[in-house]
Amino acid sequence: MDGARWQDELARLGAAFGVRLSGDALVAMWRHWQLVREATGRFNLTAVREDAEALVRHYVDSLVLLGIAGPWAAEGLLVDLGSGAGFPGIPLLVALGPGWRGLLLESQGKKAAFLREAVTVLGLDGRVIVEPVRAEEAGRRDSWREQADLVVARAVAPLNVLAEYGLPLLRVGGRLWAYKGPRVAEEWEAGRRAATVLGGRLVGAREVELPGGAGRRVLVEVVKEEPTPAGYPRRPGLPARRPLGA
Ligand SMILES: C[S@@+](CC[C@H](N)C(=O)[O-])C[C@H]1O[C@@H](n2cnc3c(N)ncnc32)[C@H](O)[C@@H]1O
Repeated sequence: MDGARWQDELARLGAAFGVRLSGDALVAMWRHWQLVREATGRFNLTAVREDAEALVRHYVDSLVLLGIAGPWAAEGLLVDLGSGAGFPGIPLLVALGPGWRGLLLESQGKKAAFLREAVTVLGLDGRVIVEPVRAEEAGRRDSWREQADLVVARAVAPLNVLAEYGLPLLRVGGRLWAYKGPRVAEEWEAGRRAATVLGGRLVGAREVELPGGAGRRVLVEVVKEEPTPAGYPRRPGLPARRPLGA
């Protein structure tokens, strides 16, 4: 698929989900996909190879949140936990516009290096920071703790573990959106208990059918209602080994 057609198709599908994308945003997403596709030949960043499949499974999927939630403020801080090749963080930041700053957390060094390169090529240097650290470490640093307006994560961990990764980073009033699948019901109770311990509350879930048979996305909303107690997140690895609320 050529770049112009890919961008037209992304604009059309975005609009169908209530997401309006500027010309600059569409160009940036196409460039990002070129970088991902090229890097995938060198190491394993994504299983997706085809332009059309990436358009839906990576870009539309990342962006549907903007259509189902909001209204979105003109500025804020977004954290993407376990960003991998940059999903959903990079499409969201590009679409939200220059008022939004970003923190992409990715514990694997190679992927973090890719993200840094992508941020530079896309001209996002001034507003997006890549930290090659685990979410548990970032959540204990004063510079990032209780700062974010929005935390997102796709394909990283069960809800209760995500709650411990994400809630410490959110300011009171901020929201964690977990990109989940139809089986999230199995994670619900443990996630709810964990969120409560961490100053959060599971608000609910929104379901979206992705186009082209790409499956159903379930977006789970967690709101931060009180500061997270000082002992959380626990040391790296512990949230996944001894999950809260299990
Ligand atoms: C399956 S990949 C998903 C990547 C991307 N979110 C996506 O949906 O395409 C999960 C990523 O999360 C990262 N990860 C897992 N646990 C993490 C943690 N505690 N802190 C930071 N990154 C983490 C892994 O290194 C991996 O790149």
